[in-house]
Amino acid sequence: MDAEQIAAARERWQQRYDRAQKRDADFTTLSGDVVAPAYGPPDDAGSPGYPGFERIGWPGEFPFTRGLYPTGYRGRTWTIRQFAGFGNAEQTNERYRMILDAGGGGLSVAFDMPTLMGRDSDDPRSLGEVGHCGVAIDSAADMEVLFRGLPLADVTTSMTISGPAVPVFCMYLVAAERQGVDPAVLNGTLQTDIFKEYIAQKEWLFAPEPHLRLIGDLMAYCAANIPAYKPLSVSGYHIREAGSTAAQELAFTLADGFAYVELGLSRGLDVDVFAPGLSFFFDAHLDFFEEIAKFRAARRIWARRLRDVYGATTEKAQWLRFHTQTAGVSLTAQQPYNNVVRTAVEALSAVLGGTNSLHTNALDETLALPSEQAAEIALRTQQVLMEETGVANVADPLGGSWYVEALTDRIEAQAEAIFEKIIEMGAAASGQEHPIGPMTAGILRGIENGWFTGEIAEAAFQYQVALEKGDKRVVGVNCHTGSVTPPLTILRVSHEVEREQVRALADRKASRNGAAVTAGLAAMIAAARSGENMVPPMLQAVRAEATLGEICDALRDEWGVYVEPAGF
Ligand SMILES: C[C@H](C(=O)O)C(=O)SCCNC(=O)CCNC(=O)[C@H](O)C(C)(C)COP(=O)(O)OP(=O)(O)OC[C@H]1O[C@@H](n2cnc3c(N)ncnc32)[C@H](O)[C@@H]1OP(=O)(O)O
Repeated sequence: MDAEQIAAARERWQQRYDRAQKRDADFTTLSGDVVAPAYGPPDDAGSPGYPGFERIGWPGEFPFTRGLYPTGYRGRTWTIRQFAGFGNAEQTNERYRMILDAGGGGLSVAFDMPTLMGRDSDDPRSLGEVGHCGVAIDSAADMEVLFRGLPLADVTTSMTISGPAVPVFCMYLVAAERQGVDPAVLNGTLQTDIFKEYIAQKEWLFAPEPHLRLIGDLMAYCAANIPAYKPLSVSGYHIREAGSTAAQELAFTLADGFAYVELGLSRGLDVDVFAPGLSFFFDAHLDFFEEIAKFRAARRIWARRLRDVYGATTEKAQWLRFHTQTAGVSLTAQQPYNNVVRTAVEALSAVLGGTNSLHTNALDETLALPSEQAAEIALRTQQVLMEETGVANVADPLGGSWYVEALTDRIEAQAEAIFEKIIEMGAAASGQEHPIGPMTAGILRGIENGWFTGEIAEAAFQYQVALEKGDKRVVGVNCHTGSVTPPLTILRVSHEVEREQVRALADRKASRNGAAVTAGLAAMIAAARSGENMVPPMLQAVRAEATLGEICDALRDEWGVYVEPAGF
């Protein structure tokens, strides 16, 4: 771009900035100097211009490298969204109140392992796991207690659940109905992303195809009935935590996102209507600049492909909105107080990369679920960044840094090369067009032949070798190991929670209308066979207090379970 074009772009951005709503806040440095809302290259007549500036641009303009909004965080700060859940619905409800009272901006539900696997608390396979890594939810009644006193119309809630995402979503809708809230007004996020389960986290219920069928139904249902709700949070977090590089995290996740776009299109949905319902979830790891570059590249790649390949015409449909969580794997059991520092640095990279929502890990999360005190420090870490450091004053403050721009270009090129590889894998596998789309074909092939897991395992191995050689260093682990830190007091979930949950479930099963449950489940299976949208009959079963295990067992009976092919 020459100086004249840069000046014209600046003028365009300035006009949009002037028209936009801003927070009533102080936008000066600590020394009291006024700062501009965004900075760009010089555009006076004598300046040489900036080749390739159209790839960077101004905040709020295509390809959104510098963020989605002309105002950056001056319009609205990121959402402080702390992932939380343990024990039963009542205990978790209390933690949510603490989070909101302390200034949290949204809720984020962590479910226990039985719930994540679509099993009830009284299932023999659940023994010893109930309420341990998250909250136990067996039926709509638990969901009602989880959100008691928390107005679902006003607070955005994320639910981290993927295998049984749709029945859990139905329980959330029923909890809203029981609060007297019209589900159509709900705003929140459901994780749902099943591809990353096969690629990294390994919590699926069935083979990919029936999961995609359910996800397609969910996308169609939300696009038609709950316009603000985001039914998919396409997740790189688990891929990174399994050991991938930053470029793999970015590329595998965006490829998964493109496959969901193909799914929506294959169902005849309008991309401008359903694409705003796709959001993303990334890891913020320790390499500060690489992470910032990853977030900036993510927005640029997504906007380009959505416009140029999938035909999205509105800004909202081209936007990549994302939540970030600081890297759990970077936390150490040794000298755990240092984790506060790691988390703060990682959170800062997310903010400088323009995250829309953020979870900061607690210092004790490598040992157990966060204690109340550790959860408070984690939340305050975000508030220190937001309120004290001036980072919310200027949009994309690292834009134009030679280093950050070079890293952004590099990670983008690495991701593009991985997309090509995935598409090629799909084409080579079948030799004919896949009914959903070429990216989907490649992902399904890569899952089937273990390519994704192999790539991640190799990256994790290389990092481990570097760590063990001492080329990569971790304070308290392979260097600076002397310490006077006393052991932490950690949160323990009593096994009484499980006994109580099982008792409550037995009472609930005894007092509900069994015929209504049976009819709801039968209607759901009839829809599974006929091809009708499965959300309405599932809702009917959930309203009758069908349990998660009953719904998922009926589906497992219908579709079978999935066993991962062994790979060596
Ligand atoms: C590891 C762990 C595990 O597995 O165990 C996990 O997975 S934990 C996984 C936990 N996952 C999560 O917590 C996922 C969280 N995700 C989300 O909350 C969402 O999907 C999100 C990323 C889109 C963030 O949504 P949000 O509501 O917090 O924030 P948004 O960015 O959408 O902002 C809220 C509204 O404000 C508007 N808004 C925001 N900023 C501005 C601005 N500067 N000027 C004008 N308007 C603005 C937005 O357009 C939106 O309006 P409008 O709505 O009108 O557009």
